[in-house]
Amino acid sequence: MKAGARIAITNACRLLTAATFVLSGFVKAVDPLGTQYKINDYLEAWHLAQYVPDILTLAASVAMSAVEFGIGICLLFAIHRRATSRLLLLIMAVFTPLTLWLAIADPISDCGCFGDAIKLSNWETFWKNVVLLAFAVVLARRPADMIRFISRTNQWIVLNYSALFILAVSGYSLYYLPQFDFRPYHVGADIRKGMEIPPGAPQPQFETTFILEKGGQRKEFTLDNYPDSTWTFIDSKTVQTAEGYVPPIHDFSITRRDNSEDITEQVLADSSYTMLLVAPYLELADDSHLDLINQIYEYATDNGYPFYCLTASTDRAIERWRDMTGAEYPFCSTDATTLQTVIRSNPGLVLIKSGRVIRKWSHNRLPDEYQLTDRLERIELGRQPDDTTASRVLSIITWFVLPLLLLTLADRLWAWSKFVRNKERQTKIYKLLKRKKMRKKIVAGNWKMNMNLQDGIALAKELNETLTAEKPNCGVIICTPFIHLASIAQLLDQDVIGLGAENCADKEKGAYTGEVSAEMVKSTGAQYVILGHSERRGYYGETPEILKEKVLLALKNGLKVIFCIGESLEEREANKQNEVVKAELEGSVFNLSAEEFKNIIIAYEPIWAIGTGKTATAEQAEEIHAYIRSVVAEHYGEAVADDTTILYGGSCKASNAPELFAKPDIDGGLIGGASLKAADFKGIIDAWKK
Ligand SMILES: O=C[C@H](O)COP(=O)(O)O
Repeated sequence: MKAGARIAITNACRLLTAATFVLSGFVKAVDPLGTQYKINDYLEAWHLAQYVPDILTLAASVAMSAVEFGIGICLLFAIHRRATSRLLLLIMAVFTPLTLWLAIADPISDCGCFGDAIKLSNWETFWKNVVLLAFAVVLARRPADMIRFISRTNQWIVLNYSALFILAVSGYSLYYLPQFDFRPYHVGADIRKGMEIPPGAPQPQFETTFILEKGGQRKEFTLDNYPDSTWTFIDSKTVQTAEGYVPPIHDFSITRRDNSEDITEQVLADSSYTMLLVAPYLELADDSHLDLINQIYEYATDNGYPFYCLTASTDRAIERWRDMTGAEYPFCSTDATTLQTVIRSNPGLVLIKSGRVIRKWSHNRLPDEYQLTDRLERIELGRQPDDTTASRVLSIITWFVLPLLLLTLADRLWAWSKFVRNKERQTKIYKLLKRKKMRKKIVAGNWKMNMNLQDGIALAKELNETLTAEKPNCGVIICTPFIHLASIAQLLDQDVIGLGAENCADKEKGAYTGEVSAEMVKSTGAQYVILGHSERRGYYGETPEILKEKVLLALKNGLKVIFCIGESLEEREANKQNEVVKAELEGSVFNLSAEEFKNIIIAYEPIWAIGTGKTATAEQAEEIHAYIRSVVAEHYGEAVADDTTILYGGSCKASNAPELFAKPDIDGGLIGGASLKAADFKGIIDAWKK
């Protein structure tokens, strides 16, 4: 299968599963008590109900909705893709066989996976789970194909916000009432209509079988083939062959406890208001608002509104309630499950008029004297509340969907700009590295005033042997005192190791006692000369003008120049390093033509790092190398700048060379102390192999 199709299928599975889990988690969170009742149904089916306390089943209900919602959100945003898909597979692997058992054994009629919002039969639930299991297998096989809607750094915001949201939904529903009421007793519902069986609705079908006997032989008959009177009737069996239409409300009845009168019709037909205090089990009812309940009863009596307490409690429990609360209102019997369906609060108050549910209040939000200021006909409480389902959906969108949507948009924008920035950076680095690849890389040693002739020759020999045996990945130069040059030139393989002097005179020839001219250097067999070293500038007063002359003479005599520049510590501290190096270049080499300049190798050596053990960091060095190259580019153009080798010098060692040389504008090093031992010098040369 093509990658595109595979990714599309994985993401379709992921989004469908996410939608299912978000919906099932949300509808459960909206009605934690309903989910708890369903858990109790399961426990009863398994004969375990008496072992599990209510608080545990309630906690399980809240946890279950949060986990389902969380998995849905994780799938939706592709958060922790591997872990989420594995957890999903585990859940589906457990629940699919469980729902198969439910479908076959049928211990309860509705599994409750979507609360009261969507009712599925047990077989429908099983097939739904088979599909989800198949999706879970797809996701677990290819979790990385799920496209992220949020970057990893911001996933925690989505997770925590979603967790807070879903727990807040559960908390609100428990404390007050479910924000969305999917039951047949919702506000606005006409109870009598809910009880109606529409004309033509299917009736339940029964079949009766008769067992009769004749001459010692027993046989079964139906009404269709009922035999003559010679047969003797023995027994009959009646079985239901088809279910009839069951109205949404089929077990609502109100029977007075005092006289056993069924007042259902009377209550539902009353065109005025009736207040129903609903308390499925008075022994379990919350008793923190008893005074308020009595006040509401007084209000009802004063205004002529019937007030009943509907309960499934025993007479004893009713008596206890009366004693405890001083209740004077009449008590009526109604089925406990029905009462739990009417309102998710024990006790809760329901206001009905002409059989229609006008309002519902949990015991935590009962109306008080400040609200019940007049007859219900004249105050807002007597009308259905204005907040519609649409307005409640809107508030969910405002508080949950919108913030996450904005976060996702901001995150995607940020990720996109980061991607673009990275791409630009990578392109820049790639270009720099490509250019660097084409430049000559050099490691040059500057022996300074070290080594007598014999030691110098020995070192040069050792280096020559080592580097001819194992070819270096860069150009290698050793710059020695004048006295070594001629001898070393003889023994070096100059295809592998170049030879250079550390200085030359600023005069061509003549009566300059003690000086060595560029021509003399060249005549030894050397090809390079170091000029402008900070030690020459500092100790021997070499000015830019003198250096300019030396450079010209060196080039004239066919020598390549390693031209040193670099700032002092004070200049670095004053942030003048760029100014200093630019002035040094302008003062001594920028007078050259572009063609001549090709024979210049620049060595940047911060004076504060020379022989001090203090190296410039790779970043510091790269920054100024890039600047030097830009200055060369300004003067000679990009092409010349790209070809100019710029070395770093100053406490460069085998340990820091790889990091320095990895920078795009650092093309090697000019090495002092570490060039005096073959192994140390080789260690730096080998940095180009890393
Ligand atoms: O020419 C070489 C530089 O002065 C660096 O010397 P160094 O490596 O001993 O710090």
